[in-house]
Formats: sequence, C-alpha cells, structure tokens
Amino acid sequence: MTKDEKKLGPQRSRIDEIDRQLLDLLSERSSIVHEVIEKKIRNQLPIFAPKREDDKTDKFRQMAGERGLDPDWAEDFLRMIMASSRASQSSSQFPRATEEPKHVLIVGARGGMGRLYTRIFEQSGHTVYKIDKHNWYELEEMAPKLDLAIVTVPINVTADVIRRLAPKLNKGTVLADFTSNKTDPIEVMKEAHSGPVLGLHPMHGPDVNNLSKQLMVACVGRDEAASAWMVEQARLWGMRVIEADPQKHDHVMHLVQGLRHFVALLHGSFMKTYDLDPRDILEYSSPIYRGELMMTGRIFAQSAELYADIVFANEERRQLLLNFIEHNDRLTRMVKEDDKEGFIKEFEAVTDFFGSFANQALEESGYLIDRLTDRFA
Ligand SMILES: O=C(O)C(=O)C[C@]1(C(=O)O)C=C[C@@H](O)C=C1
Repeated sequence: MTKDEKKLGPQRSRIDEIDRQLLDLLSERSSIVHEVIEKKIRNQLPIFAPKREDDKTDKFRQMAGERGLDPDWAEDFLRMIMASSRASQSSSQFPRATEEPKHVLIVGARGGMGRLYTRIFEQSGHTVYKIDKHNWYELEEMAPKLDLAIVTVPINVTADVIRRLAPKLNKGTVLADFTSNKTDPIEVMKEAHSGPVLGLHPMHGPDVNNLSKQLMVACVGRDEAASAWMVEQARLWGMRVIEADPQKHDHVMHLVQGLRHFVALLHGSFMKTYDLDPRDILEYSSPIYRGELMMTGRIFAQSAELYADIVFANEERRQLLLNFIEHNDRLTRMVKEDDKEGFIKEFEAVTDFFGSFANQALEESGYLIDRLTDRFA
C-alpha cells in the first residue's frame, strides 16, 4: 500500500465492515431460503415464483431510487440473489407434483439429458428406471410398472426406439419424448402406442446447473389429463412451460436451431479460410463483436454429430437451408454490382419487418455487452 493509499484507511475499514455485514445478511437470507424450500416440498409449490420476483423487483427498484442508488444496478443485484436462492433450492430435493411417487422410465439414460433428468426425477421422489442400448433386455420386467416413459436418444434414432419401446408398454403408460422436433416423433408415438402421448422439448443443454427459468415446450399428442402431472412437475422444478402446437413449434425451430446453427458453421468455416487466428480477432474486437464471436464459438466446443443431427433433422429443415442459400445468391448481386442503394432498401425493409423488436434487441444486447465487458474485457 502506498503512503497516499494509507490515507484511505478509515474509509476502507468501514467499507470492509459493510461488506462483511452484507455477507452476514445474505447468509441469514440463505438460511430462510432453506425453510422456504422445505415448505415448498411439503405444499407442492414451484421453486420459481415469477409474480413474487416481479413484485419484489419493482419494489426494490423503487426503494433503491429513494436511497439515491441506481435502480438498474439494484435490479441486477436482487436478481443475482434470487437466482442463487433458486439454485440452492434446486440443490438436493424438489417438490413433487403427485401425492404418490410415479414410476418413470428414461430411455437413453446414459446420455447427457438422460442423466440430468434421472437425477431430477429422483430428487423429486419418483422411482426412476434406466434403459439404454446396453440393458434393453431389462425392459420386459420394468414395463408393467411404468406411469411414464421418456425417450431421450439422438434425433436420428428416435423413431426406431419409439417403435421398439411402445409395444412393451401398458395402455395407461404416458409415452413421451425429448426430441428437438415435435411433429414427426408425436406422429410415430401415436401410431405405435394407443395410450397417452406427450411430446416434450426441454430447451436447454445437459450442462445447466438447475432447471429454474429454463423453457420446456409441451405438445399433447393424446389424452391431456393423463400427462398433466408431468407438465405440473416441470413447473414445480421452476421451468417455464409453453404448451404448443407441434407444427408451430417445428416451424419456429427450423429457424432457431436449423438456420442459426448452419449460419454459425458458415461463419466459422469462412473464418477458417480467412487465415487469421481467433485470438487475433478477439484482440481487435469491440465488445459487441466479441459477443457475436462467443455465440458462434460456443457451438464448436460441442459435439459435431449433435449439431449435424439438429441441422439436418428432416427434409423440411434442409429445404429451408436451401432457400436460405438461394436467398444469399440474390443478395450476392448487390455486392457484385456495388449496389449501396439496394443494400439500404433491403436493410430498411428488414427494419420494418423487425418493428419494435429491433429496439428491444438493441437494449437487451446492450445489457449483455455491458456485463460481458465488465467480466471479461
Ligand atoms: O418467495 C419464494 O417463493 C422464494 O422461493 C424466495 C425467492 C427469493 O429468494 O426471494 C426465490 C425464488 C422465487 O422465485 C421467489 C423468491
């Protein structure tokens, strides 16, 4: 410490004392959160309570403003506290949606999603049976007991696995899948199984810490009442559940997953030909470009087969990609002919198409960039 810095001594001691008090208060808060989760388990209440969080956030912003503190900063601070509170509520036991435990089969139990959901069903007090290609022969014995069977296997073998599994199930067993497209698997499940059918798409990877605030898309294939407990269970885990039409879901997913990942490949593959080290690009990148590069880069830290399966999920998705490439050809003319006017016209047409979302995107991405700059720059 320099001599001049020593002059800050009294203030720094006081700041240390306040920070210690903050930690004491947070620790006290966290022990109350332990009581909350015990009550939630007893009373079957969801981990994520969005209305309570919104009300608290509004009030906290207002109180921060009254104390001369920045409400945006205060909101971030409270949200971090509540996220950690939900994470700690998700660490050992979950509320269960049913009085009695259900008997749940996970087909593909050794995969990432299979392992994650095995743990979560078990932590909710359900009885879980695990099948993958190594112990398929055990299915005969498990099948009569099952309330729910979830198929979570690579997309290209989903239909085969469903067709092999379904004849073994009781008529009352709910047959469900976790595939990232919904129309085809639901059709196959309805054909192969005469009982209740539920298409699910958990919109997260296997590496999440907990499920709170994660999105679960649910498409009822047959007999909504029979699978209502599963949908409720996802809510109790803290998930946001969207009950969707399978065609609508797939139409959106072609863009969100198919096109998005294909464009990432296009971007990465072109960068490779450009012969520049990613580290050099990063060094010269503004925070926003860094953010974009992260979104592209993260994909290449994951499994190529998984992405190939998603991008080439079906004929319709491949057709969309071909339309996209054709569309690019049309825009190529603009570049060849140095058509700046054309660029501006097209740009403005897209601005019109995005409407108010463009401003929302500007605001939200600005927030993200600020956080990123703060943490990594
Ligand atoms: O009030 C609750 O239900 C809580 O679990 C507590 C708490 C919080 O930490 O403030 C955490 C999670 C909920 O989404 C809402 C609030």
